[in-house]
Amino acid sequence: MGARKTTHRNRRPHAVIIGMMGAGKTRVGKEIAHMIRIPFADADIEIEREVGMKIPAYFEKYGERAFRKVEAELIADYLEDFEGIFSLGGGAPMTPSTQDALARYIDQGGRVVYLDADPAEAMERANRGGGRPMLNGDGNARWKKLFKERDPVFRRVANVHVRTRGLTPQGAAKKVIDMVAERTVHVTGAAIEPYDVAIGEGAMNHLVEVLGNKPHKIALIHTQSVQRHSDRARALLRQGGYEVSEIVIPDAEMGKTITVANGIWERLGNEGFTRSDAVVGLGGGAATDLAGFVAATWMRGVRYVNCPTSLLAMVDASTGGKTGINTPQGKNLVGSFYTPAGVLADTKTLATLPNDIFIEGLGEVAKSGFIGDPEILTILESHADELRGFDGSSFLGSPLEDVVSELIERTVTVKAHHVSSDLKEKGLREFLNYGHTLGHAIEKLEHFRWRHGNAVAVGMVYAAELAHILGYIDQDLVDYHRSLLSSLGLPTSWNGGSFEDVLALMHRDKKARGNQLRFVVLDSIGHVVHLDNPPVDAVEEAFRRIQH
Ligand SMILES: NC(=O)c1ccc[n+]([C@@H]2O[C@H](COP(=O)([O-])OP(=O)(O)OC[C@H]3O[C@@H](n4cnc5c(N)ncnc54)[C@H](O)[C@@H]3O)[C@@H](O)[C@H]2O)c1
Ligand SMILES: O=C(O)C(=O)C[C@@H](O)[C@H](O)[C@H](O)COP(=O)(O)O
Repeated sequence: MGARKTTHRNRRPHAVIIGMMGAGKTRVGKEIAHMIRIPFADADIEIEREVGMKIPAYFEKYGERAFRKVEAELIADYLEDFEGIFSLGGGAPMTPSTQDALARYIDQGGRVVYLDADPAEAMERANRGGGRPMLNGDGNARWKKLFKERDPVFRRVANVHVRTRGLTPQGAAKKVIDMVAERTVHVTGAAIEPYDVAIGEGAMNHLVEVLGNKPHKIALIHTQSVQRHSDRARALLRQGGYEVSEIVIPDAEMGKTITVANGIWERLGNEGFTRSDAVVGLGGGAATDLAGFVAATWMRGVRYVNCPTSLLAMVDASTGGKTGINTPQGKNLVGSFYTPAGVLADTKTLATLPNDIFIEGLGEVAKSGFIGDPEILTILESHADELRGFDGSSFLGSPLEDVVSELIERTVTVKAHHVSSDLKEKGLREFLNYGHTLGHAIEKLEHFRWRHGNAVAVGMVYAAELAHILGYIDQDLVDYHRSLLSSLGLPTSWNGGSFEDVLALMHRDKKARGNQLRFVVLDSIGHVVHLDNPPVDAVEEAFRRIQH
């Protein structure tokens, strides 16, 4: 029967499309299948083939109940044994057994796409040509009634919601393809209002959905270097009906200052931002840290969404709610724990990311591998050459994009795990600071000319040396730090300052307690321990070993 086969049991649709009659499920479904070169099946056509008659005739002869039974059985079979794009009839998701089958399919990683079209267009298309028993009589009134019943069910049973208003069938198909390929990490925990990190090409399209309908004004905070991406965000925000105040901040660490924050508070005040308005932070980690800090402090906290555009911001800075600014005394010394409403890591933005800034981000990726997910290290090792050679202009659609998306998903998952039970960093979350005790000191002593991820890379080698000197790990693991990080193009040594200067800054690290230094070190890959008040000669000897 059709494309259905019954021999292999581990097959399942690439995506299942549901939606109202006339939404374009068949047209868009065929387009998607054509674009990604996989089969397409339409449940209604397969039913007609199976029962040997047209659906209106079947309805007339046996009634809706009999039709729904045949339909549910056929859908259950296809969900277990069809590899392609599968579109369902408009009423199919209303059958409880089909809802259960779709839930099982989603549990196994499936994507049920609600194709949400413009109602006027869908109604017009559905009534065109007749042949729809559910619309007999006053077609428009019937469609509207069905929409009222079905829309809440579609929203509940689908895990991908695609609005197609204003899009051509090709445009809608491309949107579905991007959204189906998207990865999501859910961040939750006792003190956290849950939110999602969406990762993929087109993730920024969720902006309006995540901001919701309460805000009227949006402060879109970004640096000049990502103007092209903020133009896109601004267009999406305006389409969503918000009033947008674009706020361009100085680049990188120059943006993470009290002067910049104060300038933004003044603007928000002058422009009448209220507590129901919101902030969008778009850019590298410095921009998202600053935007989050402004959101946390304006009127004691307004909604904010991060749109990270550097690898480092995607894997680390944009998630977890650490917001803040630097002071003349050191890195991130002022700030607050303030959770975003959502994070949209749109991989399209990586197309403009310079190679050195991409590589820097790999420092935090490797950190997550060392502290929590050894598979990350395996992926980094296997793709070191391609990662080191990252070129934004040929990145989108390349095999590397999938590798990078997986690294982002895994790294964010490690972060979400540490944040979920310890938002305010009382213990477990400190493990995310692996490599940062020395790393932040280097950044400060280099007047922030050293990039954060590079400083953290050296800081991890330092932490590994310290752990080795104190007997936590063997020399092989120290050597592995050096070989992996340098294979990615990251630095593993530093000779830009004295031990006395470094020590003084490490005493100002937020993990320090009183006069006691506090590090996090590995005792094996994936297992981190606190190291309180280590002997100063070990601290100095480890420093000597990371110098040239
Ligand atoms: N809050 C947290 O949990 C957390 C975690 C890790 C790092 N951080 C902070 O993040 C910052 C480092 O982030 P970063 O590495 O992204 O540095 P960054 O923000 O300084 O960005 C690096 C440079 O790349 C540019 N850039 C970013 N995206 C671009 C794009 N798509 N195309 C072209 N240029 C682009 C930026 O404008 C900047 O010039 C540090 O301040 C660090 O302390 C915070
Ligand atoms: O989220 C955390 O917790 C981290 O420590 C993540 C770090 O990678 C990040 O650099 C963070 O900004 C460091 O914060 P700080 O508290 O050491 O300033």
